[in-house]
Amino acid sequence: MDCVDFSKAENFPVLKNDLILRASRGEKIERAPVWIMRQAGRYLPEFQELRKNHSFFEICRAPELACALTLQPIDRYGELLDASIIFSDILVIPQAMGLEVLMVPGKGPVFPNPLETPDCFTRLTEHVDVEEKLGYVYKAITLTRHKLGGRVPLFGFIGAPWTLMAYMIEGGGSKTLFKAKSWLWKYPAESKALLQRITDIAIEFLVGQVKAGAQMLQVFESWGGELSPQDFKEYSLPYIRQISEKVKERLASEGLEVVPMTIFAKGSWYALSDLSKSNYEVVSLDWTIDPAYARKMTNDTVALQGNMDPTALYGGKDAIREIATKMVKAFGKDSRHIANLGHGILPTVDPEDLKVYLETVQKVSAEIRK
Ligand SMILES: Cc1c2[nH]c(c1CCC(=O)O)Cc1[nH]c(c(CCC(=O)O)c1C)Cc1[nH]c(c(CCC(=O)O)c1C)Cc1[nH]c(c(C)c1CCC(=O)O)C2
Repeated sequence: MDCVDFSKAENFPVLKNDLILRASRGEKIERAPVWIMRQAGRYLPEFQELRKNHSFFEICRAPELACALTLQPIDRYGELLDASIIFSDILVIPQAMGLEVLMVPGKGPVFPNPLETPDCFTRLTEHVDVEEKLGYVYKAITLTRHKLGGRVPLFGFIGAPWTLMAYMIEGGGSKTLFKAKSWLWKYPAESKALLQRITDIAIEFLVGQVKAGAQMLQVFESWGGELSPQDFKEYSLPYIRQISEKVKERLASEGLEVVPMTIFAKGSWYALSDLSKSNYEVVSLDWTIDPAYARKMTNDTVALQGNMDPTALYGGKDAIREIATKMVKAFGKDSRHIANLGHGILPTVDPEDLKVYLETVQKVSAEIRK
């Protein structure tokens, strides 16, 4: 009998469903692949069950638990999902840099001691050993690749530098981001120094995730839409570009597979053209963007991901079918389309309603390609 060591990133099971990889690369697809941001999350009773006994970051740091949660939606929905995403969080990078982050139920992430002024840089670790600090994510990825049995590809991910900087200064969620944004006006040079520090770690971390077994990568710029187009060009885009360019260079030079990358800059509709020229194969859209507009602005050079309004999953099964059908048709049959929601699934959605969405997308996107 073969003895595969599940702790090693080798002898992974053969991939049986490569639809999302083909869509990302602009190859022919028989239907749109579909997955859901936050698919391993609180809307699933099996998630709530496991979460009862463990804190959020305890799960992130325990590869067996992170793997179990990653597999929950894949086990539940079977062939209705075309990708998995490792259970973790974008805030593990600020933690690796030396900041404490708590996940408070009902409130979300909280930094007890956020950065107040650039003087606080003394509290950040000077040289972060990414392997030592975040090796638990690598272990979770490797284990999950084995346990997936090749059913679907596995995404690794990070938060983009501006979004992480904003959390590190705001200390949690915020309506206006006035603390983080005031840094851009008061301390532009120090802001860029911080963004660069995060970028360097992000590059290292993404390369490590691929080494561990990640087959696609997504970069979440969740607070992109809080920046003006001008400020986005100055404080977000250059770092997003460095990440894709350097990750791909590093992967190629280390003889690793140069995996497809997705950028999701929520709210940054004005940046679609720039994002399509940033060395990402996939540009992810929130629900406020019309697919035809996105196709035009990206000049048909990238695959588009998205973008049903997550709250449409509260509309009842008939409405879900109708809205999902319209969305799939709006992306069109010839375009490279990866179906998803326009942001993460909300915690109180009925898992059976999500099933209707997944079924509709698969059915309609196959029909229009016949
Ligand atoms: C901004 C952001 C965060 N984390 C993430 C983002 C970017 C995406 C986005 O814009 O939503 C990304 C993320 N967070 C999580 C994943 C895991 C994989 C997956 O998508 O299934 C991913 C990819 C798990 C999670 N991350 C979190 C949960 C819920 C935590 C819990 O169980 O209490 C999960 C499953 C918590 C989290 N983590 C974060 C917030 C703001 C919150 C609380 C908000 C909320 O309650 O939804 C930071």
